[in-house]
Amino acid sequence: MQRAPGMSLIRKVPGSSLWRDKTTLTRLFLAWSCVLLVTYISYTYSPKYRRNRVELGQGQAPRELGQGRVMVGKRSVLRAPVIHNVGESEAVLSRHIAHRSFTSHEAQGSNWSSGKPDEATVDELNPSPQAKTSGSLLNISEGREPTSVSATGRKQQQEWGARSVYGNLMGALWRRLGLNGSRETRGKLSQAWPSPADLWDGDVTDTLLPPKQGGKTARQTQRIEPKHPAELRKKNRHWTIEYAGQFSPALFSPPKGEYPFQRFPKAIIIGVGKCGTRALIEFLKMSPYIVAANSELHFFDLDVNFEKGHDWYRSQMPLSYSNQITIEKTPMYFWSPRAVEEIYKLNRTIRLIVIVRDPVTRVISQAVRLQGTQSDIRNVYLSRDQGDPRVNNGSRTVDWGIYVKYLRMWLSRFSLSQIHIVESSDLKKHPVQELQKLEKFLGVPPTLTAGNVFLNRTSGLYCMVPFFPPQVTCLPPGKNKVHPQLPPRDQKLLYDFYQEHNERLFSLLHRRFPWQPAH
Ligand SMILES: Nc1ncnc2c1ncn2[C@@H]1O[C@H](COP(=O)(O)OS(=O)(=O)O)[C@@H](OP(=O)(O)O)[C@H]1O
Repeated sequence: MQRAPGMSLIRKVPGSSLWRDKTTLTRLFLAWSCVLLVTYISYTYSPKYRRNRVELGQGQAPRELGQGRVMVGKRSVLRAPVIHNVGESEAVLSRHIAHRSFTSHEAQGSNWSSGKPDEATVDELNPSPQAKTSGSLLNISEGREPTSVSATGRKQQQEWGARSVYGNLMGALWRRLGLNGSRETRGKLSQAWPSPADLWDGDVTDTLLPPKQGGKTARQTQRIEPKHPAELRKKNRHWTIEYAGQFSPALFSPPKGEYPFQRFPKAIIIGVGKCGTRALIEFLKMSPYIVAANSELHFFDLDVNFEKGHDWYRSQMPLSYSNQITIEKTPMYFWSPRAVEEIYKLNRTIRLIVIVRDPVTRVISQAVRLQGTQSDIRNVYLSRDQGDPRVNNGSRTVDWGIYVKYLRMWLSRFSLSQIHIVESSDLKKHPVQELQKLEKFLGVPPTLTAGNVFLNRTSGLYCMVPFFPPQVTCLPPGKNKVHPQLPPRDQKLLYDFYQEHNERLFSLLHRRFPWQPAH
């Protein structure tokens, strides 16, 4: 069609004047894009923002949140040491974490977000008296939004208010457009950075603070070769994380986009030694929601370990996701007054698991391990100083069977509802029922069923059938020693000795156990 001279090249669009001219529309679009781009760059790379921003990364401990901006879920709302508390009544930053300062430089080198940093931080708590009274802390209890902010916190909020609102708006916009920085980075990193299984290697916290390379963090450029699960298994690490991806999604799946890291235990098997603590923890570990330290850590009872500090303690824990709970077992804690105090200081809402056994059988079990022969065994529990033999109540092995005495010590700090008692023969005979009760007590989804145990008719003990790898796994035979037949007189002496203490225990627990001599 011939265009008349002077006719505009722009096609006239009927209706609003804004839409009439395509050029105006293009200009507007370009200008808006520029604004968005500049905003995005300033939002993401602003030195002030980055300096103050601490996101918790894969396996990374919130070493010093006090000066950082903490990501709570998708929001980066507060800059004070905010811990979003899940399950605990208090959320405060411990001195032992704070003393290892986390510089802004380090923070920048690790500013990629774990899926749920708010939950991830929960375990890092150690309410020290100092931390509790310091005015800059914000306590958030379970499921609640921040309600009170200290003077410092408020000032920081004011200072940050505009940025937060603005940041949140922009963040929401970018997310909607699928351009969200951290999510995008997360997506890329999940391909380039090690899978959870790879993290078994070495000290997780340190490997996750890689040196800078050419302005980019090593994290963004370095590729760690995946390791074959068999190779990882050789390292004797717990496989729950290693195989986390192998569980049927109906059974367990790690929270999306989240990377695991080491957390303080949320539950501890504190005892009682020689009552089946190893069997108990091994059974519990079958739940994909429970991860456990591999060995007895003896952190709270032994000076040599306690002096290594809480960082060391946490570094002994396996990696976990926020929907898993970490447990540890050290039977010596049951008899340790310091363990009571220190565990209370670490987490006063921790769950404690105690497995008890007929104290006479327990004493023999320990004596067998100490001495090995029947004649020697008698020296462990009998005193023949004057006249007739009697139970040696000065012996630690004997004393440790007075459960009520030690349980009262724990009850001076913890409530009975925090302590779950398992009776050893119940675990031996009905492991599934006991495990299901424990899953309930620990608040993890019920997954363990009769399919997870297998009766070994030779030993008379149940073995484990984990979900993955689904192989029958039994405890080493050394864990089930044959006890020598006790002379009836010794047996009577021991039962008489413990009877009074057992009765006190039963009335404390409102529960009786069938502990009596075998006929
Ligand atoms: N499934 C199951 N249920 C309950 N008890 C079991 C189970 N398997 C082993 N055992 C018995 O546990 C005893 C060892 O206890 P611990 O594992 O607590 O010992 S230790 O304190 O860790 O050394 C040890 O007792 P003794 O054989 O009498 O020494 C085991 O027989």
